[in-house]
Amino acid sequence: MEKLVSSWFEVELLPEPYVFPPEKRPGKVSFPLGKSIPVLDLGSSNDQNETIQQIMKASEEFGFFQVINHGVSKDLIDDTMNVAREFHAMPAQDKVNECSKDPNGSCKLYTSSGNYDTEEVHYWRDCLTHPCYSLEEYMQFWPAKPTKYREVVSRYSVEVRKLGSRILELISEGLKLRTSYFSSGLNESPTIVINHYPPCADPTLTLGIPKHRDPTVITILLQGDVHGLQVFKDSEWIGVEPLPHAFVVNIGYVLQIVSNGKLKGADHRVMTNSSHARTTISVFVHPSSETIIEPAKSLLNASNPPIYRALKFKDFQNEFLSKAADAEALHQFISSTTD
Ligand SMILES: O=C(O)CCC(=O)C(=O)O
Ligand SMILES: [Fe+2]
Repeated sequence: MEKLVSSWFEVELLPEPYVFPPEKRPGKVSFPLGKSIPVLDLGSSNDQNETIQQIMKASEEFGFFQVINHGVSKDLIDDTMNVAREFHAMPAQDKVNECSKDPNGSCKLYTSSGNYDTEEVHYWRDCLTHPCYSLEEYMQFWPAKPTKYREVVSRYSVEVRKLGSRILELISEGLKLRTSYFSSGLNESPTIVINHYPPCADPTLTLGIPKHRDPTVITILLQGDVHGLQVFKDSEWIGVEPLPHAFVVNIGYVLQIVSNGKLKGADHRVMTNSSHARTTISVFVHPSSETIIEPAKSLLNASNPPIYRALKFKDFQNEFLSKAADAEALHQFISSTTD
């Protein structure tokens, strides 16, 4: 597993396969915060209707927002970030061993995009990912080192999943769907994604993750205290400011499809930096593989015909894995028309 960036990142020159083609290079390394993404207070004293309006506005304009006073304890957030950092700091062989417990491969450790042997350019990141629901089914395959990993990450998954359900209830009301619209198959298979981006000799030439949209209903990200995430809005990249203990929420392809395009998945990317390692923890709110993803029927009428076709989530996901870098091809695949 010497390919893991964390095993060799202290090189002085960026290896050639990590250098992006000029048009995809980030170039400047600043994080313009001019049009920062909305920060929403989910504290209980706030008016629920107003919160719904704020979420809808942020989701339509940016596809991204941050939430504070969200109910997940600061101690749990700190403990989870610490255990995630400790995992990526372990020797490579230990990491590989800890991710090899499931013969079906539900727990994965990979570097770059996961398609290392076939991709054109490598990304400056290592990634640990595994399902986080149900705990009974999957926790036995999670890393058992660091020793606190399972205890801390299981509590974190339960809390963040609750937060995700709450946000999705608010979004269902905002879309005028029944409140429980997302509470069965559509949020049944959440996955934890723990990315690690070591310091990088030349952040102008490479990326932790290039421009993409998530294959999720929503993504709930803990980005810690190091800059790196950027959102593409009005033809420019804007930085998402790290706020202590806040979660960054973004709309994924599945919600774009369910809302028939009213809410759009937002394009984003991850920059590296030369001085600080960056570890982030996402919960990908995913449908189960057999769930049908399609525009909600109650939203459709003669003036709002379906612009996306119905698909099993697993078929969408397979296409996403092979076409994530080709947004136009993926768009064709999910569209209701084939022109
Ligand atoms: O690490 C981040 O800030 C974002 C990660 C991300 O976009 C992803 O895992 O899809
Ligand atoms: Fe993403």
